[in-house]
Amino acid sequence: MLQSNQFVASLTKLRIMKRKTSSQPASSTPPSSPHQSPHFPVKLNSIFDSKKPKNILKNSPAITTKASGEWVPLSIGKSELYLPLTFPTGQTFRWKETGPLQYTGVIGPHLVSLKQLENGDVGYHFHHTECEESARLALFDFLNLGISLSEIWEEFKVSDLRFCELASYLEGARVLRQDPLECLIQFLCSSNNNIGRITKMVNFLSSLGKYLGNVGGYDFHEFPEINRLAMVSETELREAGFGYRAKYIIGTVEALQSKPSGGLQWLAALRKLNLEEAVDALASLPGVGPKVAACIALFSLDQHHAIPVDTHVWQIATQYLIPELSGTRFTPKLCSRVADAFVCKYGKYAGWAQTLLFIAELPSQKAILPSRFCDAEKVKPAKSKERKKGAHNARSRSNVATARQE
Ligand SMILES: Nc1nc2[nH]c(O)nc2c(=O)[nH]1
Repeated sequence: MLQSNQFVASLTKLRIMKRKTSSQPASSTPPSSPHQSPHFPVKLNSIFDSKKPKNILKNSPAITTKASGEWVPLSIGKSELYLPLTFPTGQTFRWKETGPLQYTGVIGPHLVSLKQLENGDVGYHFHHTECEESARLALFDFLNLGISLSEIWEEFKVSDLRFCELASYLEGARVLRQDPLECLIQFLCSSNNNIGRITKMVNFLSSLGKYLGNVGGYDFHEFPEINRLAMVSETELREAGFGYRAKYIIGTVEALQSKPSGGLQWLAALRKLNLEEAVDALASLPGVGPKVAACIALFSLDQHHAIPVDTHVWQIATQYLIPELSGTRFTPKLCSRVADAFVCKYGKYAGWAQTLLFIAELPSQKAILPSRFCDAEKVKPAKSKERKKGAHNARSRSNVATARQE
């Protein structure tokens, strides 16, 4: 059994390891058929006194034990990780649903499937890796398993009755710890875009990386290195449907290449900064506005109180956190008001609370939640112009992944 201190030490080692290249691509091993997702969802400090949640792997008994089938259990349970609320809900666009309650994706050079097992636990299976031990550590790191979701949520539930009720329907909506480069490029694609197009763009860029294998009819690739991304022209990106985002990808890749320490190192160093510094650094990159920066900070830079704010999050905030601003038109300047309200209410892990509230607003979840949770879309605009905009936003919720203010 891997002890938590060994785990943390190994993770630290792993985080400073350079990306390795791996050899043979995988054939489509596990139990999966081509399976298109029925969910097509989607789409800012001083009050930090809450204690650090426990490492949920501490008592995990089965990390290195093979499951009876081909799934190795993580031994964490649905309340820590529920895959359909974590993977297809706007944090990453690189994972595919490759079977019932099964998602497949690439972490560094490792191709892995995850499956929600019948007992609620999550099992994993590596299709392609050169080193099972680094693959496992990379997986635990990616899943942010050093943080107990249920422990964080217990605190949220005490301070917020509505959160408490929602949590009972949406348990296991975990925040991932993605590779910063992958996260940056994905969220550049996501700005003012819909899921279908974001996924196509992300697939296009991913396909430039080393091929790792096919699972469930989907091809999987390592994410391309910065120098490979730099070989793509703006014209190629435009032809691939990137629109105006093409110049942002090109500009950002160039900016990363020009960093004296190298783009990857520069991005990795953002994990050591405070939130404001990290967001300011990200915002120096072409195409990165406040919402994109907050998404990258939350989903890849350990900035657990980063709050992505768009019109939808504005609606939630004005309804439940800052009712005194209800009916006010949302402007980017108000982002920090919203972020402060979230941090005030939920503390150090406010971004994890925002994630649950964001997911609860996705059409795929609204369809399942009791109707009393559908209130945030009832906009209370003062002027008729506002009203029209509110109606448009509610309609476009299924399409728009990130805010228009970017
Ligand atoms: N948890 C969140 N995920 C997101 N994805 C996306 O595009 N926006 C958001 C967000 O605000 N929160």
